[in-house]
Amino acid sequence: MSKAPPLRLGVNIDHIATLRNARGGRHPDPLRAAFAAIEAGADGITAHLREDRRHIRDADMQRLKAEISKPLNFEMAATDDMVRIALGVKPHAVCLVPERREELTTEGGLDVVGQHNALAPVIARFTDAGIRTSLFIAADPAQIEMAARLKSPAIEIHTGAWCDAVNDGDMAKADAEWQRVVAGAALARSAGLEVHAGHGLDYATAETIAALPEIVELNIGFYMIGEALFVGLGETIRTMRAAMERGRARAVAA
Ligand SMILES: CC(=O)[C@@H](O)[C@H](O)COP(=O)(O)O
Ligand SMILES: NCC(=O)COP(=O)(O)O
Repeated sequence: MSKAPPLRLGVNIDHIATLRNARGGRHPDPLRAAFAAIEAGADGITAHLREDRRHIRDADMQRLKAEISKPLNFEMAATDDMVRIALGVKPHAVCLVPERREELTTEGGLDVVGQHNALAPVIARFTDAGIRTSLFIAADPAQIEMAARLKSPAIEIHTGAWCDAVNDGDMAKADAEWQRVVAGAALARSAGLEVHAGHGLDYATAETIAALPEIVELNIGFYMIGEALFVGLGETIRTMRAAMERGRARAVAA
């Protein structure tokens, strides 16, 4: 038995941009939120440039890359246009996600099994450019095994179904989804993938998942931006980090 590796917190600032865009001006500025998040202890900044530009915009990505002192994780659909933009921005990492214009948020994981022929050259292009790819997938063994075969350096397990079940109080479903996350994290790590997780996490679910030693990064946004309205972004991030540290203290690496 040994100590679990450190757990990074990537703060997703998309919904600062949602608020900014509501009035069409510059306030609140996602870059200012990124600075505040880093000041409060974020290990990186995550932002999702959607095809419909509903929140983060191209100029936000350029400014984030130019100005922040921590790694930028660029979430995107694997389209030709978006690959071109990301290669121009040169973030530390990209996370390839599925996208549908009509969805309220990212509803499911990327179908890596169905799209492996299209994804392979995209991952290779980012690897050649020195950009780490992560695939945002459900904790499904077939998807995880394909991510490893595609030589993606990392995956991000979509925790939305688990978090939704917890929030709905459907404990049978929550337990089943949690077991999938636990098994998926172990399988991914044993297949050589770096394992991240995110979507819908709050203080309680982040504390729970932090106990999985295979997971080295959590990306969290919506809940924290909502909490920040009441207690401020710095206080929210410090509370989240404390929750993650409590959970991590229970983790024991094999
Ligand atoms: C892929 C993902 O989980 C994040 O991008 C997060 O969902 C925030 O963006 P949306 O709310 O627009 O999906
Ligand atoms: N990839 C997940 C992410 O970046 C944040 O998701 P959420 O906390 O905004 O649901």
